[in-house]
Amino acid sequence: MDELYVVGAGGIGCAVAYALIAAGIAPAIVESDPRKIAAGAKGHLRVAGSLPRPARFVAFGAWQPSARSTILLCTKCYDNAQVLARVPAGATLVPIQNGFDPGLTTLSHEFEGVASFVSECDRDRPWTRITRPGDLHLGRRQSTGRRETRPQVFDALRRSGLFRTIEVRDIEPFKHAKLMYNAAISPIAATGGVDNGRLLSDPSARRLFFDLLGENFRILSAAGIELGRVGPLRPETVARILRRRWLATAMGRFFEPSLRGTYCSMAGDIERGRTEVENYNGHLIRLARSAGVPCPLNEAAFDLVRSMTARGQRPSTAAWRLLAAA
Ligand SMILES: NC(=O)C1=CN([C@@H]2O[C@H](COP(=O)(O)OP(=O)(O)OC[C@H]3O[C@@H](n4cnc5c(N)ncnc54)[C@H](OP(=O)(O)O)[C@@H]3O)[C@@H](O)[C@H]2O)C=CC1
Ligand SMILES: CC(C)(CO)C(=O)C(=O)O
Repeated sequence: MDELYVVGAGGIGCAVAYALIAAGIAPAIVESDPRKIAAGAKGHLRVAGSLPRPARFVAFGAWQPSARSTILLCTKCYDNAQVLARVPAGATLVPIQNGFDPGLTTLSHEFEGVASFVSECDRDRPWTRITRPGDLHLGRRQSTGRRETRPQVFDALRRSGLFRTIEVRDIEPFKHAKLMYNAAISPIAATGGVDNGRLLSDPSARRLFFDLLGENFRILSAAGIELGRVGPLRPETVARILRRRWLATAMGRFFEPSLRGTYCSMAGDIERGRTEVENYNGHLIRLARSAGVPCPLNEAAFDLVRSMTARGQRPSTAAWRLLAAA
């Protein structure tokens, strides 16, 4: 295989790189945080519950990919621009990210992935914990109309047992289904400073969560977007359940233990001054406007995250009052 890079040694990048190493392929891990590079060189790459593995780390500043490289892009979307500025024409770029980045879409890269497991990385070292199992969906963006050879690295990911890898014909329905969920979970959990389980156990959070999920489904349907199945239920089934609140609440009790103690990847980003809200709720707002459907909760969530981020405000459940008003 030509040069293979995993860019971003965070929750997703560490899990993906670890899976590749376990499958016998050694990617170079590109990272911008010198603490993570130093800790990785000394203490290996770690996924809690599995053996530490030696890995090769490259500082982003020294990274020079060639046109023959395959690059698994595992940073947050807000860091895409600086990474893309280094990617030469001809390299195979496979983003594994939540949300939609207009800057990335114009590159018309053909392959993409989306993770539905939850992986929480230490801030200063490449040690992660998979706190909720799930899948990695990989596939083509059929909308590009291109037909390049599928990256060989997909086979290695499928061989690894760290998470289940599912290859699909068209990745976009899966990315949009994931957006329906993460654009509901992240703004509520991150502004409230709570774990994902609270969205099902706390009545005020649950009401907001169900309302936002419902609005997200209505926007995606009105925009005529096909949705895949991410997780145990099809999005259409989730929407039907949400229309019967007593049933949604009862099923929420069943799902809550699997979300308890899991974080959302937006957690901490508000205080650090940058979030992916533009790529989540911002994208849904743009779709809603072009489809002519109202999106009051997405607008409120977007404004809340943006204003808290601009002020570096500490998350608090009091912030939800603004969402409840919407
Ligand atoms: N974590 C999860 O459970 C899930 C995450 N996702 C999605 O996956 C994507 C990645 O998220 P996640 O893994 O959580 O992110 P993290 O914040 O955990 O990790 C991103 C890493 O990339 C580093 N980075 C930033 N800029 C660069 C650069 N130019 N070159 C190399 N490394 C860089 C960051 O360093 P620094 O911190 O110093 O900026 C950080 O170490 C996001 O789109 C997220 O929404 C999807 C499903 C679940
Ligand atoms: C866990 C979940 C669904 C929450 O938004 C996620 O994808 C993330 O944290 O990035």
